[in-house]
Amino acid sequence: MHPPDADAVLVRHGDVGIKSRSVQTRMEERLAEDLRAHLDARGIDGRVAREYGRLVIHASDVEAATAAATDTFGVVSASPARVVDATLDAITDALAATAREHYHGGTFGVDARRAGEHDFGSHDIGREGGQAVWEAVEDDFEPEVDLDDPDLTFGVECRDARAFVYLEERDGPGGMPLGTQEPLVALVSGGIDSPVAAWLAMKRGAPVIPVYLDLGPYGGADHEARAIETVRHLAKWAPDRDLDVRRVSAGEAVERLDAAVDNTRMLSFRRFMYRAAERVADDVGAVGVVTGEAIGQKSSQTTANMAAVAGAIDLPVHRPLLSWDKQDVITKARDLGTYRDATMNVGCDRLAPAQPATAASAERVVAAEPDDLFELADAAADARDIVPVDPVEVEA
Ligand SMILES: Nc1ncnc2c1ncn2[C@@H]1O[C@H](COP(=O)(O)OP(=O)(O)OP(=O)(O)O)[C@@H](O)[C@H]1O
Repeated sequence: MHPPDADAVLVRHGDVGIKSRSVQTRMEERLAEDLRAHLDARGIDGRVAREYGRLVIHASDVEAATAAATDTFGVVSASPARVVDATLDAITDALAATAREHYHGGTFGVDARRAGEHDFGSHDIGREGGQAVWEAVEDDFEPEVDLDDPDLTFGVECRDARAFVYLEERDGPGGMPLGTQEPLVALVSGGIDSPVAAWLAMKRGAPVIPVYLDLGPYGGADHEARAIETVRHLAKWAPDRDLDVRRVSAGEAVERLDAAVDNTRMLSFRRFMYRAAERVADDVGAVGVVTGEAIGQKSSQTTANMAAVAGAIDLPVHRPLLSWDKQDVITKARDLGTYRDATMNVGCDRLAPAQPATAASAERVVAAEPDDLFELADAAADARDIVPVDPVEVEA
């Protein structure tokens, strides 16, 4: 829903606003670039400008441009809006026209904000704007004002020489503009958690380079296909980024671990995985590794076992889902479109020993594993190939 003759999208950010002025400017420029990339990827004609202390997209298809904005990291909300001169006459005219088109009875309110030099205040906008709405519809309806919880809210944001009139504030993902952090390698399996973890890292501004470990006979085509499919959904959020999957063959390592290591096998596999990820990270200039691990989710993810594999690599391992409950991860995965039937017994589950250790020590893990585990990981990482990933189509 938008005012007649809407020609812009008012974009609001959140955490960027608490930075110092110079950092904020740099991040807003980044956000503007990201918005342009989303518009381009969807073939939307629009011009992104930093003006009047806000980011504004000037576009004729404001619905499509708003949808692009609310899929952009760093955006807290976006409103398809009509831009008018910052005068009470222009604002009330736009409100009256909007009311004639969109008010169909019920309660209404005018929510006005103002920044800059004007000879009126936000209260004046509220009062005169409310009056204009009332007069525009009173012949056909019995309008009622409710400022606390109206059925229809007329938003006005008056900033310096321009005012934006709108009806909706649509939620974006929040977070920070993508590219305001150094990149991370994301270990993405065919499971539920890792795509959500990767998305959360992206949401905080870190581009990710997806790494998938092909587990050979322990994985299978369906496992890999699922991993690639989830990355296609992530790619939608990062249109100007390389999200091609770096595929590392781990079949040989997995077979050797299966044959040689008993109840600390999964922990040695973790160490192998981290090491391979670190090797890729060093190559692509990433500064950390993201996983979908959460405390207690599996025996390999007890706090004790996380301690046992800590220090396996020099780079930090980021676990955005550390404290999340499974149901919350599933809800988020459904939201992102990355949720798939996870009842399939694939991947690491096939490698797990019957009695996995739940509180191993680092020494015990290292003592039980092949001496050349890290050389194997390095060689596998160096021999990786690339699976090209096309972003999923965005629904119009
Ligand atoms: N085959 C793999 N390729 C890449 N990363 C993997 C792979 N298997 C596991 N991981 C990483 O290790 C984390 C924990 O492993 P776990 O065994 O819990 O994964 P999963 O249950 O198969 O998948 P998910 O955690 O995505 O639901 C994953 O979240 C992922 O980051």
